[in-house]
Amino acid sequence: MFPFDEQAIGRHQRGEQSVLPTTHPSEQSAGLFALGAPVTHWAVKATQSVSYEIQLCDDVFALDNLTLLEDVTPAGGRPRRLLVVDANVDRLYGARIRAYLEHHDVIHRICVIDSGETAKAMDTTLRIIDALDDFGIDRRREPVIGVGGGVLLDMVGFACGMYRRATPYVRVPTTLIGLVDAAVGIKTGINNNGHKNRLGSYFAADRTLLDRTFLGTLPHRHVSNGLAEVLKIALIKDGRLFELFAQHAGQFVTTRMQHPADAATELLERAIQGMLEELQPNLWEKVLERVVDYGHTFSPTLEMHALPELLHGEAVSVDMALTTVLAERRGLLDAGQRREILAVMAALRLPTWHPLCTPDTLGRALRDTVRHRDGQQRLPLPIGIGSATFVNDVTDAELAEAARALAEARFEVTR
Ligand SMILES: NC(=O)c1ccc[n+]([C@@H]2O[C@H](COP(=O)([O-])OP(=O)(O)OC[C@H]3O[C@@H](n4cnc5c(N)ncnc54)[C@H](O)[C@@H]3O)[C@@H](O)[C@H]2O)c1
Ligand SMILES: O=C(CO)[C@@H](O)[C@H](O)[C@H](O)[C@H](O)COP(=O)(O)O
Ligand SMILES: [Zn+2]
Repeated sequence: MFPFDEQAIGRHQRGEQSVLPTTHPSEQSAGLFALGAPVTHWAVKATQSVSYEIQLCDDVFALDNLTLLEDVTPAGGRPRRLLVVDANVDRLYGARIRAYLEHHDVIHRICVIDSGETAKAMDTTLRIIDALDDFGIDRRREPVIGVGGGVLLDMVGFACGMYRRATPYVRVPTTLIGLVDAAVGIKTGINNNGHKNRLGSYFAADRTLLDRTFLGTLPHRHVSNGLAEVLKIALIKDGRLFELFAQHAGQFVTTRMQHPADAATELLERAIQGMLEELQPNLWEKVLERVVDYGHTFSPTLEMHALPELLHGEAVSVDMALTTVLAERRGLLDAGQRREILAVMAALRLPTWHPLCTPDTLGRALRDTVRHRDGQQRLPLPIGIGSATFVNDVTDAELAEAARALAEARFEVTR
């Protein structure tokens, strides 16, 4: 006779998840077992919902801006917060951040970490975890606040996802890649053994506050770097976004997305909207045909092999230039469109070629990506400008031909 758990009945009656012995077939669902019958297996099925907010919030550390502290529970006494802040951001904004926290009487500690792709590793992540230990964070009511670019936010998310198996965190992205991509989804991660984002998790931040004022100090190269991820969205799903690039690419970079103001705002909103349209229905990447993988077939290997020379968005740009030529040679877009795309990349001061684009490296990159995509290439290619298809039959010879054609076109741009 199987032991009967009275508490389980109570939990079940209260609608809590539990696996119950059932006495009537109608109550039996997959995996539950009838009383008395021999038990050979259980199949547990539970769903977890994820919801998080992303909101524009300019000047987040202005003394009169309470958005960041909205999650403070008054009953909890003086709020406590651990902040993890990018070293360059701390140099530029640290005094302001500290003044804000002191003004609002927040007990706080600031863990300052170097970012940049070479710092995106387990040792830096473990430093964040040490800071969580030292601060003595409460498990649920003291969300960690990450302030930095995509590297920092990927590590903060990874650390918080591991700490006590899930410690809430809030993201304040300070780079363009952070604003339009890294702080929009739920992926976290670090590089490991020379592989890009090889260790990571799907762990949503509670909130993301998008403060465009941080772009005012972002080096132009990093503005271009972020615009590569926006160009990705334009090429695979948003022709209007591409029009904005065709009209204003150079100005977006030189003014750090300040001018033309309306076009810059439209671009940011369309980029985030486009990303979320793709991410929300497939947040855990159950389906591996992902148009937002565009530009990320060869770039992970290129980025890691060129480290630290190629920024993430720059490697994505080289990947998109190569696959644009590949698409043209397959008749998916015409020579005029290829010229337009590569001209926008040049106007954005993005590379469209790298010496690492050799048949050997590209072949190796593709094979690693095939493993990442569970055995198939699932390679997004643009159809014209603004939509995409997936292919699984790119050969090494075709790759070599496309790379040769791109190299000959001398689209390399010197910054
Ligand atoms: N999780 C995701 O879904 C996702 C999506 C896209 C990209 N990413 C990751 O994002 C990373 C790239 O992000 P990134 O380009 O922001 O890198 P980053 O975090 O290294 O920041 C770039 C540089 O800008 C500096 N910086 C940051 N904010 C600044 C500011 N306001 N003013 C002046 N300098 C500032 C940083 O110190 C750093 O030197 C890659 O590792 C990529 O894998 C993740
Ligand atoms: O770089 C990232 C995510 O890391 C995004 O810009 C990109 O659109 C996609 O998420 C790609 O799938 C690359 O993601 P990843 O699996 O390499 O982390
Ligand atoms: Zn990316």
